Amino acid sequence: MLMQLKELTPEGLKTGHGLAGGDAPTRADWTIDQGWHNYTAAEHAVWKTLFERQSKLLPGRACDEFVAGMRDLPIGPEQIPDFEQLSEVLMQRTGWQVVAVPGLVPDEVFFEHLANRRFPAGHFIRKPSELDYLEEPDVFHDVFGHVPMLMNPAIADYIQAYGVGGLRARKLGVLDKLARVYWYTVEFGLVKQADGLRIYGAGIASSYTETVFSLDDPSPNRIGFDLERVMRTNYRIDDFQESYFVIDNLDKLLDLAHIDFAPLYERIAGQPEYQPGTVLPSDTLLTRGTGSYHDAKRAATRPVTSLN
Ligand SMILES: C[C@H](O)[C@H](O)[C@H]1CNc2nc(N)[nH]c(=O)c2N1
Ligand SMILES: N[C@@H](Cc1ccccc1)C(=O)O
Ligand SMILES: [Fe+2]
Repeated sequence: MLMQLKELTPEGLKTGHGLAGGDAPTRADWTIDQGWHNYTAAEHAVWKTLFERQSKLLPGRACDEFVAGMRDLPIGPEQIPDFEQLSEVLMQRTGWQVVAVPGLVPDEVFFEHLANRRFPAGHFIRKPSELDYLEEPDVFHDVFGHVPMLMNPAIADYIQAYGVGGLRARKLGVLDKLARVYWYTVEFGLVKQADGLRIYGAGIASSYTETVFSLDDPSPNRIGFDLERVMRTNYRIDDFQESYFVIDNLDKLLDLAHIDFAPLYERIAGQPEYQPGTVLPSDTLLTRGTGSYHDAKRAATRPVTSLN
């Protein structure tokens, strides 16, 4: 999703967007009013551009559950969705709500929301000049990418359990390990379907270029999901992923939610981490990537040395 994470300071927020996001949070849980009536025609137009581009691409590429979730929600091309209307439908289906936040919120605030089945969504939308660039999650990523999946009972329970697990992992000092599981599932996960690989990760589903790259490009590895392996694998926040991890079906996520991670955290403590593009002999490979995309980038940024 080409996201460059900003530092979480009240100063950072002041440089933020729109009306409601202009000041440091006043509520302890960092929520703000969505301020739906304050969106300008230009902002709705950015939503429309992104929405139309993405909804043409996703049938046959996003998993069936994503497409069904989108169909049943009050989300369309014409307007940035109203979080209250989304929450009404979500609440009936899976007991989730969407709440507005100014952008990235501190980990414990994020986890506390998820543990209570509230999904914090950025209220602002990216600039028209930066359609494929995100400094922090905006309303298109959070709503278009995540909310359809929250209509699915397995994902709904999984993300709540992740919130509970996040609060616990923070206390144990192992948040980096847990965050990789979220990254390689909720954000960048692929799932097998009868007719081939499909997208369920929101970071892919909200990105035009990564939708194509993750499924069709020869460059990335596509590897069967293995929990311990993923917990040890670094990820990229600034470019397409070098490896995607594939689950057999969405219910497999529920197994993960029920596994006690504490013994795993202990077992992998001090063991080496894997780089994003590494392939291990123990991996179940669906595709061995050529690595060409990231290799070309690395070559382009390498300093030119002498000719010998
Ligand atoms: C580890 C954790 O999942 C991650 O860093 C959190 C932090 N705060 C966030 N805040 C928002 N609004 N959205 C997010 O996805 C996250 N992610
Ligand atoms: N089951 C994990 C928490 C978790 C839930 C869902 C997703 C990822 C992790 C634990 O014991 O900490
Ligand atoms: Fe996200």
